[in-house]
Amino acid sequence: MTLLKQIDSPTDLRKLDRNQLPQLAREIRENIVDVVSKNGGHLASSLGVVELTIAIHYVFDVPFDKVIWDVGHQAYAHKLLTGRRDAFPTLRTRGGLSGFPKVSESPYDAFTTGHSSTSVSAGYGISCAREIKGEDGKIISVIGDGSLTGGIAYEGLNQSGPSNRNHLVILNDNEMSIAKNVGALSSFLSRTFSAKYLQDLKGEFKKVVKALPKVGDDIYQFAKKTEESFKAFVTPGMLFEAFKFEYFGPIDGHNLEHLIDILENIKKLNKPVLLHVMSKKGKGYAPAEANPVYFHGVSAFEKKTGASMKARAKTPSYTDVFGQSMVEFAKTDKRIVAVTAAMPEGTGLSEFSNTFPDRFFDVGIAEQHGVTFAAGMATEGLKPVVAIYSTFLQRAYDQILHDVCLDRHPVIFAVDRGGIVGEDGPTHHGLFDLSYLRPLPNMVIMAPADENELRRMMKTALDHDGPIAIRYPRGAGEGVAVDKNAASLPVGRGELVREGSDVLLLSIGTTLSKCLEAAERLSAQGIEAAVINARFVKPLDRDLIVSWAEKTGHVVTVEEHMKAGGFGSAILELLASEGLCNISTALVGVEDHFVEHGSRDELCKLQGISTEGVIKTTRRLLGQTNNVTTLAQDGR
Ligand SMILES: Cc1ncc(C[n+]2csc(CCOP(=O)(O)OP(=O)(O)O)c2C)c(N)n1
Ligand SMILES: CC(=O)[C@@H](O)[C@H](O)COP(=O)(O)O
Ligand SMILES: [Mg+2]
Repeated sequence: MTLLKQIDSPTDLRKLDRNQLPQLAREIRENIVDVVSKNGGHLASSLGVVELTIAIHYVFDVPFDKVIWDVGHQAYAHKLLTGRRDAFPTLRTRGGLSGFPKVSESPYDAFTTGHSSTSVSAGYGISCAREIKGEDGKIISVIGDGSLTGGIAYEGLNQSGPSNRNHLVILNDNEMSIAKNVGALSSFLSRTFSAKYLQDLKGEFKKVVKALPKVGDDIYQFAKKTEESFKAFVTPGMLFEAFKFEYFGPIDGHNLEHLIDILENIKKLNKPVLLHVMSKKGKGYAPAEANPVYFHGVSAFEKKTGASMKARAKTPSYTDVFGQSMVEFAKTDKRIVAVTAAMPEGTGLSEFSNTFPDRFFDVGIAEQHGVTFAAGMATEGLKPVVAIYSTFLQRAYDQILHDVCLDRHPVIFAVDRGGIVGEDGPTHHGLFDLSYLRPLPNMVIMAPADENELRRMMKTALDHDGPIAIRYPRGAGEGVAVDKNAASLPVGRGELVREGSDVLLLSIGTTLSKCLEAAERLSAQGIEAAVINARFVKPLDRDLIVSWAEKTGHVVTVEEHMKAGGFGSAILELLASEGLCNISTALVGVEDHFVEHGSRDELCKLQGISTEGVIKTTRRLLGQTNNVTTLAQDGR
């Protein structure tokens, strides 16, 4: 029997001898590689914290003690050690384990995560609550060096440190975000403090002190004190000690003996402590160690070689078309600059960054800063293109409103992963963007029906003088050829794609193909549906939509988005403002609930955002079904 098989909870782990733990670490790694090679997932980050996870559960008593995994993409070993070993093969599949810590999944998950940099604030909140309730327990926030580029982490440190509460922050530093980590912090953390380097600096320092004018005892006292704490001044500890955390490290994140010893000592300290751990992303699996960027989040692969098992995509993704078009447009339009928040690969900007390094800005996990930074560049006549996933752009709402829209700065938002993203689940679906962007004055919102339209919308955005967003989904395009010379689109104009007299199907974005298929099948059932590709959520093509709504008398709106506040809501507002309340309407979209994880296709079908779902909703609207299911149940 393997060691992992004996562990149903951390209590079983604590029964093992220390010398058995390296074997356990090997088994955990094998298990993770095995499952992720089939299901896909966040491999490199999880492999990098196997020893740290064992040490935490060996020393602390979770769930009495609490551990909060920042982002949570590295929590696979934690899942294996906390009663989820047998369910682990279901990772990221529908109905199976989530790819992230999830409070509803396990009492060992103290806080649901997925978006980065929240662990310090949440941990501090828990430590305060414990104190108010008169309860003990160590609260542990585990945060990566990439996540430490997010401003909220400092807001948490700033409050937690001076409070002197029992809060342990473990900085897992692998010198990587998804890509290479960026900014002053990363170079500060990764400075190598060789003895010679310290000695040289110390020599320099002494020279400076000697050269200072002797104005009394004070300068001597000051200089002496400073020299004594010289090490603290030039090590990463300086930063955290300024936040009033006692700093330990850096220590080797793969040395179980050291990790356990230091955690046992830290356990006795009832105050804010920061432990700096150095680890290697992908540790123990050669392909992931060699290519941690690729193996950060990976689809199914061959275990032996690490080669991808994903069928080669027949068509480029929307992200590919965006990235390629950016490079092409930027060759002739010198105003274009690109901004990403730690996702150069994910947003398709890698080639742009290589071709135009001076016009490419990775701001780190700092969506708020990225948007305001872009607004600043726009004030000087540049055309910033801010490429951020829909779900992460939620972070920058006030910046979009206050710093971009208020003064109508021409910032282009490339809102990638709009819609259901699939296996990452509710923390990552981009289902709210239309609702949160729509109320903002001056904002134009587009969503392409296919990849050629994406290209045209990019041109439209570059020609437009004001804030403008293009929202497109994760994954492969429709297989439509991209015409590099295609013209831009008139702002606020949709297109009638199919005529029909019985009902109007109003589509936004990539649901168009589903609507067209539904229209064909409805026609075979004797229902003639007109289909409009709205293209713009804001401004809406009032004349086109109203005239066809009046002609047919029945409207079904279709979007891969929440119903609340989205495209369908915009159409209801339009019809109401035109006094057309006699037109019967139905909305296809997501009801008022979070969508769980699973494949994109199966989740879309479950939400009724499918050809079948459109047909059912249309038939019911027209009274052509005996089906008494409610709208919410429809298609699910
Ligand atoms: C707000 C937000 N922006 C972007 C991301 C995407 N993202 C997930 S993990 C990650 C890198 C995190 O780096 P680090 O914390 O160092 O963890 P590592 O993967 O190196 O273990 C990024 C950018 C996110 N989850 N949340
Ligand atoms: C953990 C995280 O937030 C990212 O790694 C995210 O999972 C990337 O998503 P994509 O796979 O869609 O790029
Ligand atoms: Mg990292």
